[in-house]
Amino acid sequence: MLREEDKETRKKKKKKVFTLLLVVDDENERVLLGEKKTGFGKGFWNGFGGKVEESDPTVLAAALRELEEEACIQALDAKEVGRITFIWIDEPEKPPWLVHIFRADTYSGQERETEEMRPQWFPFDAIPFQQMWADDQHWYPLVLNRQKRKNFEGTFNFKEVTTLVDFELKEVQSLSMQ
Ligand SMILES: COc1nc(N)nc2c1ncn2[C@H]1C[C@H](O)[C@@H](COP(=O)(O)OP(=O)(O)OP(=O)(O)O)O1
Repeated sequence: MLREEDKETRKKKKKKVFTLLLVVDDENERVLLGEKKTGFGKGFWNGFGGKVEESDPTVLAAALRELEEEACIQALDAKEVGRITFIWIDEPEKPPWLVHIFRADTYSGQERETEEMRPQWFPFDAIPFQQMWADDQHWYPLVLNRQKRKNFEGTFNFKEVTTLVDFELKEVQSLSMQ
């Protein structure tokens, strides 16, 4: 277990940056997820996303690129709604991961299975959290219920790759500078 001061030190280390985008159909109360077919998180349902590459002009551009690569659709109104830091507490050499979370309500194109992801719509009340990363059940409600229009920031500490040890999560008016 990391002591509080160690957690603070780890949080300040240079982070590896990722995106994660959820496509939401509010009218039909459903969200588009993809079953990851390869690599990190294989077998889990997740939003669409990946590493921010040096060639991506912005983090938003990276999020749109990943959605198109993984589900073959183009988000038209993606907006960043949250930022989560993942810390791998039993892997001291591994940098924290900063994941920028986006929500999109409209898109063009037709979602299609790709080499990386198998897309499927899930009703808000039937999201398969038992086959998802353990953090998701804590912050998905903040993305899906946007009535308060607040953003969120959090830190989730994992060990043995998939075991959630503890976390902090808060709603914020605006996302902090990173
Ligand atoms: C640890 O908990 C996590 N929870 C959730 N919901 N999502 C996570 C977690 N850890 C990572 N992720 C997300 C962040 C990214 O969207 C993907 C991982 O990206 P990936 O490794 O697939 O990145 P790519 O650039 O696509 O990689 P390759 O080109 O090497 O396939 O998971």
